[in-house]
Amino acid sequence: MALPPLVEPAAELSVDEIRRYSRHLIIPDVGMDGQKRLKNAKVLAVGAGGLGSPTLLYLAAAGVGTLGIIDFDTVDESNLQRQIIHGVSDVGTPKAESAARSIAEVNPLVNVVIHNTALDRDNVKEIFSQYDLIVDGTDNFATRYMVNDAAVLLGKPYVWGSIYRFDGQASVFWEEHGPCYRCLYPEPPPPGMVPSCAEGGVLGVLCASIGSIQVNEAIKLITGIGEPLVGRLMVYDALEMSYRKIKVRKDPNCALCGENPTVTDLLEDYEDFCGAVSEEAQEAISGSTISVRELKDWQDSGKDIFLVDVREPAEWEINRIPGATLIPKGEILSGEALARFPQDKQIVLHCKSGVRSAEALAALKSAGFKDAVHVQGGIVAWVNLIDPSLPSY
Ligand SMILES: Nc1ncnc2c1ncn2[C@@H]1O[C@H](COP(=O)(O)OP(=O)(O)OP(=O)(O)O)[C@@H](O)[C@H]1O
Ligand SMILES: [Zn+2]
Repeated sequence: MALPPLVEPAAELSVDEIRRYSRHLIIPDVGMDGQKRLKNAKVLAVGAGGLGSPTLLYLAAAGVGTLGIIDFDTVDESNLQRQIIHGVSDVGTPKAESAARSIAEVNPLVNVVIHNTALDRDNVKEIFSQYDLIVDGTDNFATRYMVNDAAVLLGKPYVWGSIYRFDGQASVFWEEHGPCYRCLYPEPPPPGMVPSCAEGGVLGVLCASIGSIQVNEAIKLITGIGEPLVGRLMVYDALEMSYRKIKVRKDPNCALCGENPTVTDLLEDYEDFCGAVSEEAQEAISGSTISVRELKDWQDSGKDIFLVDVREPAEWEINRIPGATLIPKGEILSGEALARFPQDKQIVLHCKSGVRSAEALAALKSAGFKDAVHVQGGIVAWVNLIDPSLPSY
C-alpha cells in the first residue's frame, strides 16, 4: 500500500545542494520534489549505537534537513566493532556528540540537534513532537515499548529495527495506517528469556543490513515513494542470506491501539513493565546476595566454596573469575546440571552483571539448595573492582 508523503517539500534547493544530491535528483521517483521533502524532514534517531550509527550516517548523507540524536551513553571501546559513526578518538565522549561530529564531516548542510540524555517517560512526548519521524535503534524492551506508546499517542510513524547475533528484524509502525509494536508483541518477553547483544553478541555488519533497511523505509515515508513496511515485518537471516516478509495485522484487542484500549497514556514505569529481574528471582536474591569484595575475601580466607559461572561458553572464553566452574544457566533451569552441585559446600553463582545468576539462583533454591548465593554485578563488577587487568566485554 503506497502512502502519501509524510513531509511537504522545502521551497528550494541551493546550488550546493543540487550538486551534492545530483545522483538522487536524476532518479525520476525522487527528483527535485523528493529531495526537497528530505530537506524539510525532521527525523529523530533514538540511540546512536549499532543501528543508530549507519542510520544516522545514511540519513545525513541523503540530505535529511534536521536530524535529532538522543543517547545518554558514552562511546566504549567495545562499541567500535559495529558503531561505525564513532572512532578511537571518541572513546569516553557522549555518543550523541561524537555522532554529531561525524555527521558534520559527512554533510555539513544537516542541522543536527543533540539530545545528550536518556529518553524517558517525562521527556519522550515533548521530544517526539519536534520531529516528523522517529527511527528506533535502541536495544532494550523498556525503551521500545515507550517509543511505541509515545508514537501512537502522538500519531507519529516510526521505523523499528532489532538485531541479535546473525538475525535482524525491521518494520514501520504507524497506527493510522497499520499495526503498532504492541499488536506484534503484546507483552515483553519474560526477564532473562531474550538475551541482549551485550550478553549474546552481534555480528557488526548486521547493523548495516538492518540500519540501511530502516533508512530506506524512512526515505520512502518522507517522499511517499514505494510501499513502506507498514503491516509487514522484515526478517533477515545473515547466515542463510534470506529476507522474508511476514504480514502483521492490527490486533483488535491491542491494549494501546485496539478497540477497547487499556493503555491510554504512557505507563508510569517501563522498566517495571519489562521487569529487569523476575519476581521469583528477586525473592531468591533478597538476603542471598554477596558483593565481589565478599567473594574475594571468601576466596582469600580459604572458605570452601563452589563458584559457578552461569554464562555461556563463548563468554567464558573472554574472561573468567579464578576458581570458577562453567555451568550455563540453561542447564540449571532445565535441571540437567543439578547433580553437579555439591551438598556440603557454599554455592556461589555469578554471571555477567547479575540478572542471569539471579534467575539461576531461584531455580537452585527451589531444587533445595537453600544456602546458595549470587554475586551482585557479576564479572563486570569483578573486573571493575577486583581485577581490572582482565578483559571486559
Ligand atoms: N532510553 C534511552 N534513551 C537514549 N538512548 C538509549 C536508550 N536506550 C538505549 N539507548 C541507546 O541505544 C543504543 C543501543 O545500541 P547498542 O545496543 O548497539 O549499544 P550499546 O548499548 O553500547 O551496546 P552493548 O550493550 O553491547 O554495550 C545505545 O547507544 C544506548 O545508549
Ligand atoms: Zn497496537
